[in-house]
Amino acid sequence: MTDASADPSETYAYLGPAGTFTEAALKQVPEAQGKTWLSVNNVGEALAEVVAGRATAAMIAIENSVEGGVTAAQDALATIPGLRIVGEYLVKVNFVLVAKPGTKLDDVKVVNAHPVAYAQSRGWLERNLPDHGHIPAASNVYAATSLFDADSNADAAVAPPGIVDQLDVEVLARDIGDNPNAVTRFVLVSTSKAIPPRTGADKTSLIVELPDDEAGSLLAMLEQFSTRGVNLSLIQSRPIGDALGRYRFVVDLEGHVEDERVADALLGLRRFSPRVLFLGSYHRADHREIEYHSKYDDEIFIEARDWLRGILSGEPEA
Ligand SMILES: O=C(O)C(=O)C[C@]1(C(=O)O)C=C[C@@H](O)C=C1
Repeated sequence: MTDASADPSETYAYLGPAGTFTEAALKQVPEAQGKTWLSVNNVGEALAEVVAGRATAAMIAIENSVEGGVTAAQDALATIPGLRIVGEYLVKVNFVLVAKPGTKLDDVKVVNAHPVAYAQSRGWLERNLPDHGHIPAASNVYAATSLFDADSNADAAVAPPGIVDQLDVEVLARDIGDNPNAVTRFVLVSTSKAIPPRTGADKTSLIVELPDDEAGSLLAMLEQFSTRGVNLSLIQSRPIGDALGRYRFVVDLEGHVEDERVADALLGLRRFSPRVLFLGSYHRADHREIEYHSKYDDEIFIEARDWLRGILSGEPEA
């Protein structure tokens, strides 16, 4: 769904419709409040709006504490050129099973659910509805709204608890998520090359490809981080897609590209990797200050560089 009248400098695309967890993430972005919000049907559409310049930024789910990386989002960021992550947001997720009024749990044979939501409530569904079928939905809210479609084959939907304020549905079961502490991580994506300022509580996202058929190249990649005291918060392999056995790595690391230890690790990576895609440095949603050993302080890297510069320029050694 696109709104041709939306002002491009003021538009934020998100997986809708209103009531999704993605919308809850967008509510956390101060600069998006009072602007045009564009509800779209999937991550690809949200990013396409940004690339085409019809949206300033898109909010997309990127990782879930139960299900792991949202692969559609990771693959889109790896393949669509020119995108940058400019912010990170966390939303606690939990789910209810809803149906049209009058439906009993025993009547439920087919369940509508977004694939990521389905994966997070699979345990409950298998225990309580062992024979159910699953119809994938574009979002958690669409899962519930489509129960009312004339051609719908589903009897119930997995949806956010707030759905009861939007639709005339009955809650058949609450808290059906398999993990009561489930959290989804969202990122705000734009084409702006301006890197958000370093705060000391930052994260950097990369896509890294490794040289073909070279023993130890994965270890060599990890060494770039470990020898500079850079901690990784996510590493996931994704197929490049052009041939069997070819993978790229999605990497999130603790720190900002302006941190000397991070910049040095990126230079190390760039020297041996055929492709390093910088997806952005941005403030961590949990605001946690990055801890690292003082031997990786900026000053240590700067002193070492000055020392070498001195040698090259013929200065007497101290
Ligand atoms: O934003 C929503 O409500 C969605 O339907 C999307 C989405 C996702 O893509 O991961 C968001 C959070 C939940 O983890 C499950 C689904």
